[in-house]
Amino acid sequence: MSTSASSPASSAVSASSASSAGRARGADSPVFSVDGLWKVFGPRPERVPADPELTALTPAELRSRTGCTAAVRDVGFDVRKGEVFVVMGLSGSGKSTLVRCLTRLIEPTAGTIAIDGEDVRAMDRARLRELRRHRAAMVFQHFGLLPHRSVLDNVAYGLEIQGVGKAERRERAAGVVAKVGLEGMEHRRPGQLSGGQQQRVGLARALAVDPEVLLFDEPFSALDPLIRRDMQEEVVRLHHDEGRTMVFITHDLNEALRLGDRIALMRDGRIVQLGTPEEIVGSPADDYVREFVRDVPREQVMTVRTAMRAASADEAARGPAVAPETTVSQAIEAVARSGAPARVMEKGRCLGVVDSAALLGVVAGTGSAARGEEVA
Ligand SMILES: Nc1ncnc2c1ncn2[C@@H]1O[C@H](COP(=O)(O)OP(=O)(O)OP(=O)(O)O)[C@@H](O)[C@H]1O
Repeated sequence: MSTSASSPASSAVSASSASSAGRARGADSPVFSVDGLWKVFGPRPERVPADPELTALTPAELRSRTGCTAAVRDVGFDVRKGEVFVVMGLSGSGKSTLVRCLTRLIEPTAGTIAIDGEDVRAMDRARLRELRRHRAAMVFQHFGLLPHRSVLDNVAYGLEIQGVGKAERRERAAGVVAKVGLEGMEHRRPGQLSGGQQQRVGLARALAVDPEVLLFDEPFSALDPLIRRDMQEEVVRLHHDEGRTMVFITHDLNEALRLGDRIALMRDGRIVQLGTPEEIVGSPADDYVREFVRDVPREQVMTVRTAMRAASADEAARGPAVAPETTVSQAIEAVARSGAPARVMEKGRCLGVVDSAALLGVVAGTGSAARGEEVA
């Protein structure tokens, strides 16, 4: 049995701007399905997950008793079709190991992994190659570009490996180059590009093979903040346009909140909380998560769906209308402008109202909204 943390309120709305595309396309069938996953480094690793005495040890005790490091400890989750699934945690928490296990770039020690219902651990080498080339493409922090090839040929490289003919792969590559904003640079070499532009080439190369899911391993952490922001917006835009499933590793909370439909927060190889940005910020599962999200501007993450209360008949009939996904910060503007509580409207129905007291309660971190309790 997996002990992964799954939030009870997982149907709550994400504050992420990427979430609507995700949900619109998001039939609930998972792309990846992971259960009871372990990755243990060290001597005779398979004994660790199988021995309750060893699994009960702290990471330091386990290391001194066995010489082993459990980089991933009994983790389970689904990645749903069309969502941006963020794996977040401090350095050494197990993010890279976990995501590399999904396509067996690292061999798991125990547990199950399925992609579209197919058992990844049972795949032979040919099937695995196919998985990595066609179905789950990885974008790394170090772009791994070929220095003597042009931008266009770097982007076409994955298609070349797939055996696509030259004319077709150049045409497809040119389309993707334009999509990531590199038009006009097709014939440059990677050395003639900035770091941000090189990362765009890496992204384009992964996109060119049209994979079902894109796996990002801290792709933007080497970029300066402005370019990083640019690239994050690029990812959100791509996600909106294409609804492609993405798994995104980061140690940056703001990046996680900006991009994630759902976030798995890792600590010492375990998922300590899995939920929407709003759930993680509004209802931290424990003190560790609470400390992690302490400085997040709550009003930019929490939505009026969480902050609202039931409306009286009079309130339901007037006042500015806002959608349930509206952030508290946006609603403050609407309420300040009209001077009346805002009605939270969905398909012509008034779900509730938010007044200035409730909105301020979220900002101040007090009241039911601040605790992430939804109105029935
Ligand atoms: N090949 C290996 N052999 C032994 N231990 C390893 C190996 N790879 C990773 N580890 C250990 O596993 C743990 C998780 O590492 P991992 O790289 O997955 O963390 P991470 O969260 O991705 O960190 P970072 O953000 O620094 O990349 C760490 O304690 C690391 O030292």
